[in-house]
Order: sequence, then C-alpha cells, then structure tokens
Amino acid sequence: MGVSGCGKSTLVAHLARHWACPAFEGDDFHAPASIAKMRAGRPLDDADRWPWLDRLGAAIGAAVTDNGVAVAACSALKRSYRERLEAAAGVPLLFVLLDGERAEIAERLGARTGHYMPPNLLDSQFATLERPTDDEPALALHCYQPLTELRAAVLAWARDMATAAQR
Ligand SMILES: Nc1ncnc2c1ncn2[C@@H]1O[C@H](COP(=O)(O)OP(=O)(O)O)[C@@H](O)[C@H]1O
Ligand SMILES: O=C(O)[C@H](O)[C@@H](O)[C@H](O)[C@H](O)COP(=O)(O)O
Repeated sequence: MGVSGCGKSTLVAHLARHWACPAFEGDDFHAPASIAKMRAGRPLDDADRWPWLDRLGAAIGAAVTDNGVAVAACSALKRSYRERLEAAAGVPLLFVLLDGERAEIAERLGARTGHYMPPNLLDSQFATLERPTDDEPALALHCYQPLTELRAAVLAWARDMATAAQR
C-alpha cells in the first residue's frame, strides 16, 4: 500500500516470484470511468473506490483460498479502505506501507512511462493517506531502500506474523 509511485507494483512482482503465488495489480480492477477520471487529473472519491476495493478483495480472497497466499498492489490509502478490502477478501490481510517523501516519489513518477496516473495527483494521494496505526497488521518501510532490502524485510515480517498466528 501507499501513494502512487511508491513502488507497490515493483515489490509485489518480487514477492510473487519469491512465493510463487498469485499477484494482483490494483490498477487492473478500476472501473473504466475511474481510470478516465485519474487520467484527466481528477482524484477518485470514496464512491469510486468502494466497488474497486470489493472487486480486488474478492479476487485476493479467492486466490488465498486456492493457493494459501497471494499478494496485491493497492494504494489502500485510508484505514476504512483497508478494512473494506479485508472484508471483501474474507481472509486476514497483512499490509506493507511503502512510505517516502513527496519530492522523491514525484521524481520517480516523473520518470515512469506508460502509466495513466498523472504526477499532479500525488498531493491528493498524500492528503488522503492514513498511515496504519499500531493496532493494524501493518509494516511500514521506507520506499527508497533497494528492492532486495524491502523484500527481505517483508519476508522476515511475514514469517514472524505467520508464526505468531499459529501460537
Ligand atoms: N525500491 C525502489 N528503488 C528505486 N526505484 C523504484 C523502487 N521501486 C520502484 N521503483 C521505480 O519507481 C517507479 C514507480 O514504481 P511502481 O512499482 O510503479 O509504483 P506504484 O505501483 O506504487 O505506483 C517505477 O519507475 C519503478 O521502477
Ligand atoms: O485510490 C486511488 O486513488 C487509486 O487507486 C490510486 O491510489 C492508484 O494509485 C492509482 O490506481 C494509480 O496507480 P499506481 O498506484 O500504480 O500509480
């Protein structure tokens, strides 16, 4: 989870390779009208996001039921979005926040090609972001770290969470 350009899709691809598990890209679950809205430089609102989270959550839940584990790249900016995603999935979810400074993420977004999300929506993404609190099953990492370090941190944390859940 995290704002546009923080590195969600890149990390998800690495984790899916490691776990040999299904991977979902949140972008693929938006309604065409939502993509058009973002492309036009207008941020989504809650009404746009609820059905999107329901579709993505259902896909995650089905994949976890079939496979035991799945990973997904989803902004999940607000706590209520994370709760909606988990309710739709029907299985416990773990969240990894990729956090960073606006300037650095803006630079990354500026360099990214072939994506509909305009960099000028970054301000609204940061304004909407509710960082997970201690009572959420979430790990916060700095998105500037090399991918190998991000992946190692997620794998170690996920192992600990799985062990704790079995106790
Ligand atoms: N850990 C990282 N270090 C440096 N660049 C990264 C890292 N993760 C992603 N990037 C680059 O940042 C840009 C945004 O990454 P992406 O995975 O598309 O973000 P998101 O899915 O959160 O929008 C891409 O150009 C990607 O190659
Ligand atoms: O809730 C939202 O406003 C959108 O889902 C947004 O957060 C998401 O980030 C876009 O789909 C852009 O995609 P990237 O995050 O891959 O840039």
